[in-house]
Amino acid sequence: MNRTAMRASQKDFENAMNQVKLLKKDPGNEVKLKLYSLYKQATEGPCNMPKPGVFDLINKAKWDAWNALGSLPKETARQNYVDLVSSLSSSLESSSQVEPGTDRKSTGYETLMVTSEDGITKIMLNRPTKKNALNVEMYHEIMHALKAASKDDSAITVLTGNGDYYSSGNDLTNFTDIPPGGVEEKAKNGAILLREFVGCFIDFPKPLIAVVNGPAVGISVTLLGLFDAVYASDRATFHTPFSHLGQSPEGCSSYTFPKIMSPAKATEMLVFGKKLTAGEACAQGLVTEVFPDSTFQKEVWTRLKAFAKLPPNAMRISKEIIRNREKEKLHAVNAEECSVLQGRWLSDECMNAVVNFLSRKSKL
Ligand SMILES: CCCCCCCCCC/C=C/CC(=O)SCCNC(=O)CCNC(=O)[C@H](O)C(C)(C)COP(=O)(O)OP(=O)(O)OC[C@H]1O[C@@H](n2cnc3c(N)ncnc32)[C@H](O)[C@@H]1OP(=O)(O)O
Repeated sequence: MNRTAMRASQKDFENAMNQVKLLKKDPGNEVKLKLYSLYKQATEGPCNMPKPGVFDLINKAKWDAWNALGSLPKETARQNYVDLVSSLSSSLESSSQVEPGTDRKSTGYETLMVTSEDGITKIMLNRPTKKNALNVEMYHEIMHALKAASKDDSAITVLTGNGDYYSSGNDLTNFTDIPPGGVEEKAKNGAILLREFVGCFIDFPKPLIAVVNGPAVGISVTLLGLFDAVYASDRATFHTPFSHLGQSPEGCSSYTFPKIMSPAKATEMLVFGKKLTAGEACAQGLVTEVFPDSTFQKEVWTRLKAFAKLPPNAMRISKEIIRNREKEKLHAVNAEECSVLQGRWLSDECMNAVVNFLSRKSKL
């Protein structure tokens, strides 16, 4: 259908806005700026904001994009927005048709390396230059990889990191690109994403093992409470600087950590941000076993290959009986943590901490 000859109605416009939220793949900053500027032009007309300062990079880019639309009529902007979303949806749909459903191969991922051999599906976080920080795309890809692994013919699934870090946790630049609906909408969408993401770990049906190759921060630590075994290099450290970031615990850690390590030890980690060595984390029960870094990969993979030869159905059923009676509780905890965190993301404490990190004033 040639849409340029048509006029997009308010309903078309609202549908397009909803479609944008459902896009599975990040369309990239350039497209997002275009969407932002067309949205603003369609709803408010020509740019009416004072020009931001040169150091306010994100708002300056947004202002430039909106201002560049000059006196484009609101109706035309609305139509262009609808057309852009429609082209975006179909191009992203057709790319997912190339590698449909759960058959996605390792090469189909931008942020992961996924391989399956010797009865083991290995999901490797693959943003080593960013210390394997989890950006929005990586959250989606991990969910996709877990869903595929739950149905493939491997016996066990392993999560590990590429490079010197296991993961530095949530990518703090996730906070920077604000949608047309503002920070409230961003926080709401973040909470929906987080809930779905953690839910995939709660529901994962096969033995799930973490191979912690180096330091782990934030959500990459809290999730460990949902794994069936955690093997760590003696180079690894475990750190959840939530209070430093004005945030609160996630990954069901407000429930699993006090059970695993006692309420007081959980408080030291989750409230005071105490960093544990691998040995300490093992003594607290968060880590199953620690290996010298020099022999870590060899020893762990030898052990995992032996585990993967065990009868898969027996392992699945045994996991079920160990974990299932907690599942409902874990989903309720997850929902509550996400809702609390949604509020925290809007707090000055959180915003200031993120700005400090991004402007290179602090590391955690
Ligand atoms: C409302 C929005 C919601 C969005 C959706 C989110 C949904 C889920 C949220 C779940 C919440 C989880 C909470 C957490 O995970 S809290 C933990 C967050 N992580 C951190 O605070 C760590 C920050 N990073 C650091 O402190 C340091 O980088 C480091 C890990 C100690 C490593 O220091 P080092 O000196 O060795 O290395 P660099 O700092 O030079 O790092 C190399 C480059 O990598 C970038 N980097 C590293 N970690 C992150 C990160 N977490 N976020 C963004 N970027 C990161 C770093 O900036 C360097 O980049 P550069 O080379 O471009 O400068």
